[in-house]
Amino acid sequence: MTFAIKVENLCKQYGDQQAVKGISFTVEQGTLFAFLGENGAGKSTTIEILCTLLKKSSGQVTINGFTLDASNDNADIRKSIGVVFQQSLLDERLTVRENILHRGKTYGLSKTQLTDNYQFVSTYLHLEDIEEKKYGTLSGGQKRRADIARALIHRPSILFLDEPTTGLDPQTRQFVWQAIKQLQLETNMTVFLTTHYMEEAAVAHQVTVLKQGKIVAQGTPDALKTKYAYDSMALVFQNAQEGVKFLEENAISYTEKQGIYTIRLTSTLQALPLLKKAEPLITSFEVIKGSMDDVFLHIMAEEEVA
Ligand SMILES: Nc1ncnc2c1ncn2[C@@H]1O[C@H](COP(=O)(O)OP(=O)(O)OP(=O)(O)O)[C@@H](O)[C@H]1O
Repeated sequence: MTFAIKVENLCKQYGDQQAVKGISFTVEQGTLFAFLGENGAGKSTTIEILCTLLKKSSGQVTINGFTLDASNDNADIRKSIGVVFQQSLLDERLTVRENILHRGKTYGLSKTQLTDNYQFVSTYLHLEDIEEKKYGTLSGGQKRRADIARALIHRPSILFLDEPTTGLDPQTRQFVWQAIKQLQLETNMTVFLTTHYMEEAAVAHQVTVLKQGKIVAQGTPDALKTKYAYDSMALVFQNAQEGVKFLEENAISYTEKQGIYTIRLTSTLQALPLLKKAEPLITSFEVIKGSMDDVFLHIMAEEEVA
């Protein structure tokens, strides 16, 4: 297994406050890694350290085989990564194309490399309709596409994205997210992402959850769902009294809210025999898959970390 990122016992102290408290994790090359946590958990601090923008207090970080070294500018790491932060770095007065080409030149790309790489980013980020527009005149979603394109112009092998879709309307969010996913899958790029949208985390290869500067859960979305979420079925009975009698006779525990009876399942398949039995009594039902939202809420509701 080849690791794109390896973090061991990373700590960051701001004055008296310990924002990151000895975290360790690895990110396999060519995977989508989701880094989750509530506000103030330490996500941005960690991502800024990995991107060489902030000095760590202690711990070991290896990016693309290069060791992060507080005593130099980590140029090898910088060349091998692309970064998109929440605040844009593009020049409002330049067009999207000018901005991106200018960025490419700072990496010393040849004319041919610049043309080829521009073509590459343009295809994935759908720049055709915005490339001649001034960055300052673009909508939020268009800006995001340009920001990501700028981060990719030197064809890095790791892309860091800090909440790439926050603040976008659902349709634009979907569009930007599709572009990220397609890029990751088709080019085998490593994508390190922080997000508050659980449907984005649900398609990651690996999820790590941070709370108060410590890792409180990690695993694949499926493994986390198995541990922290559960499937359920909601039933509406023709006659509530008969419904309750049915549930009690079959020793099925339930909760009830506004005439909807919810049963916890061990898997969605468990719904089938139950539905067969309950069919004459019910007017409607819904089988609900455990989600990453449940995982996140469950982890966050657990008591304070030590
Ligand atoms: N420059 C700084 N000086 C002092 N404290 C800081 C600084 N930057 C962050 N912190 C503190 O460190 C903790 C972690 O902040 P950080 O921004 O890394 O969290 P986050 O998980 O990225 O939150 P969000 O989701 O809101 O972006 C917070 O308590 C924050 O107040």
